Amino acid sequence: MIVTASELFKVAYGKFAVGAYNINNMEQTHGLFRGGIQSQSPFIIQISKGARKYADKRMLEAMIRAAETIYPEAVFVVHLDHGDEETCYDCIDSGFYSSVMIDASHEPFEKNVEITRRVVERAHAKGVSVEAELGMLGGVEEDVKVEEGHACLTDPEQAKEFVRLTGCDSLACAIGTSHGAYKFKGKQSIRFDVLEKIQKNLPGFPLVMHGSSSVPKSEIMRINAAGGKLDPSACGVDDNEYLPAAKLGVTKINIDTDGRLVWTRVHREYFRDHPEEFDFRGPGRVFMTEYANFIASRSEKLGSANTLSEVRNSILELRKNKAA
Ligand SMILES: O=C(CO)COP(=O)(O)O
Ligand SMILES: O=C[C@H](O)COP(=O)(O)O
Ligand SMILES: [Zn+2]
Ligand SMILES: [Zn+2]
Repeated sequence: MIVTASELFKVAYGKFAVGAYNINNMEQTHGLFRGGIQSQSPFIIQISKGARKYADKRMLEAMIRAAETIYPEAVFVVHLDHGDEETCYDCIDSGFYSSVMIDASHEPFEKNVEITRRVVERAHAKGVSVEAELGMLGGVEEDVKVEEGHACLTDPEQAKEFVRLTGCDSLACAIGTSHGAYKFKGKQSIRFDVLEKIQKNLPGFPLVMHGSSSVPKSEIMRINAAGGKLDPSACGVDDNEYLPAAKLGVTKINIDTDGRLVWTRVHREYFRDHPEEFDFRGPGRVFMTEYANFIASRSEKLGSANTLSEVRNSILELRKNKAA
């Protein structure tokens, strides 16, 4: 069942967060759906501009529609990750996406408001949810690289004003995390002090945390032991901080890098251990199982495990009340 982010966040708010995972191919799609069901958790499928180009947007849509019939129990959002205005309109008009992110956070405040406002109008006319962004994460994001020192945390006062002016449904905040495998130096972690202030200014309003991969040391070590050359200083978010963030209003937690690490580890180890092999279905099968297990482990950390029937029933109830 495809649901909007707003529907899902109404059920999740303050209790748990929902994992948002980027998909680019068939193996990730199977793994994600299996992991969601295995852990009895809803999930958010994220499609980036890069993924739409890599796989072709029509291939991604067909694959997800197929997965919907293969795994009828799944409850999920189809979401555009880091969209520009044009891509948002393409997704809204497709009738397939139930949520889009307009990321105009690299623009000055007024321009960000203006662009987001336009997207919200077009999206809401079609019942599509809108995530917007204020503040700038460090690291690489789509084709934009934010240099160290240029990242800026979300201003809690501006956040309130931004939501009021734009009418967006959720807000991606920069609270210390960054995209990719090299997030923190030393002991730094999520800026809970900033998050608390944002929640105080926007009580009940769904917040989104990008750059939330945990980058397990064990994955980095296994990849390197199997021929990889990842910087051993790679470091991510402490996954024990997901649930405390959820209690402070974070309803969506974006995880992409960790899935790439699972893929890389599985394939490197597989070909190291089976040097005679050239059938890609061997590692593909292992990856689907490992990715499903990984997703299930995230559901546990996010607090979304075993919420599936409650989420489905609550959303069906919401829809019934809305129609009445
Ligand atoms: O925020 C993300 C996608 O929008 C992904 O973040 P990671 O790089 O931490 O997985
Ligand atoms: O924030 C970016 C996501 O990790 C998606 O990455 P991508 O643009 O390489 O598909
Ligand atoms: Zn951004
Ligand atoms: Zn992101």
